[in-house]
Amino acid sequence: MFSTRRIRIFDTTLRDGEQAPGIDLTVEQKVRIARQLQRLGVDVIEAGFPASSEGEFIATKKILEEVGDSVEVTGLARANKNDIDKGIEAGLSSIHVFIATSDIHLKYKLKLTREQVLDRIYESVRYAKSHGLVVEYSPEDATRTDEDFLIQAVKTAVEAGADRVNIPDTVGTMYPFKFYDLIKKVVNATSGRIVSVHCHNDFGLATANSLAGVQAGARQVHVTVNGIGERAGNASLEEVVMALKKLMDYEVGVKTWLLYDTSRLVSELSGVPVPYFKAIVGENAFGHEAGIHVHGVIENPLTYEPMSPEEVGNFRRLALGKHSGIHGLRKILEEDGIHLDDEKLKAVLQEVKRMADTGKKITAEDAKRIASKYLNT
Ligand SMILES: CC(=O)SCCNC(=O)CCNC(=O)[C@H](O)C(C)(C)COP(=O)(O)OP(=O)(O)OC[C@H]1O[C@@H](n2cnc3c(N)ncnc32)[C@H](O)[C@@H]1OP(=O)(O)O
Ligand SMILES: CC(C)C(=O)C(=O)O
Repeated sequence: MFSTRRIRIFDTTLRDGEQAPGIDLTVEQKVRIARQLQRLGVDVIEAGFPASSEGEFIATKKILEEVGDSVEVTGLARANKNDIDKGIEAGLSSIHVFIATSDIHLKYKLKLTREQVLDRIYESVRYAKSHGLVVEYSPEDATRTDEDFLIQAVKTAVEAGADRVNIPDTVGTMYPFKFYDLIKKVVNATSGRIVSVHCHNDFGLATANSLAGVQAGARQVHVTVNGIGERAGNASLEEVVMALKKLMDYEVGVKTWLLYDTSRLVSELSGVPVPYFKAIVGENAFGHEAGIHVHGVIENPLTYEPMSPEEVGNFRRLALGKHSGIHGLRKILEEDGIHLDDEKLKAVLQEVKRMADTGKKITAEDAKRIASKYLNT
């Protein structure tokens, strides 16, 4: 049994992440990422959508064979027998069944009435349960669904035996206070089932909304590595995990020191670069050039860092430029065995700043070259 402070991490990099245009992973690549996710310590790996292609079906099977003994592996299925059967055929003992509940999806996409959708929820969840599967049900577009109908939908899933109910903010239209209120209502309607949240980043709020969901009682969060996914992406695994742990004092099973390597593996295999300023895993997440900051960080890194780079497997990078100060310059040169008195350091610093003012990017090599002129003077 998990404690009430323990939040489950449901990784959907290999399903919602891979759905993004331009990302098509081979079976081998998906298996490599799944192995890394298992090492990382996520609670659930959504391996893919087995009914969607032969490759997805094989990948799901292989991922199960590789890591299924030590982590829950699930797959996505529409609310129909065929998709659920494909999951069963692939060997899954856990399935993620979804069907939309918002009027716009019912009218234009599914062409079903609300009654018909409730029937589909009940029948599909029941069918999956009758095959002994762990079932998570998602009312797609939940956050644009009439609230009373949403509650009816999740209650129907629970009645049919769903083990977990996931609330997707499918097009990212929530903000934290509103999502908090909604998740509270869902938690109260689901008779103690695990409530999960799945947030998209269309307004840059996926992480914030996920945290609000947890604050309201959700005990599982759907995430993707580097936040890859449909449109502006999904809530990013590294942000959600570190915020839960460092800001909200929740427990997560993730080995945070593997976050950076996981991020780089997914970036390499998906072909999607990690933004320079990306929280936690970006190249600049622990970068400092400003003299006042570098001075603080040299004395005690917590002056300008909210966590240590080692905790997430990232690196501290001290840079030189027109904002540099003497303390940082001294540190960078001394790491290369160059020791200068304060006067000479000031002279080197002036040259560094003059160069940087011309727009040049200053490297440690530039500083060493300038410093060498003052070494024996
Ligand atoms: C929010 C999300 O991320 S949902 C997941 C979205 N992911 C994907 O679509 C990726 C994988 N998808 C695929 O490979 C294909 O779309 C398939 C195999 C699922 C279906 O392909 P096709 O049969 O060619 O249909 P197409 O994708 O054009 O349309 C979807 C069909 O599924 C139906 N459908 C959509 N969602 C659901 C659902 N949750 N439950 C039941 N039926 C659904 C639609 O009404 C439509 O049915 P229709 O063909 O009778 O009109
Ligand atoms: C299938 C569901 C959970 C989904 O991906 C979404 O609504 O974004």
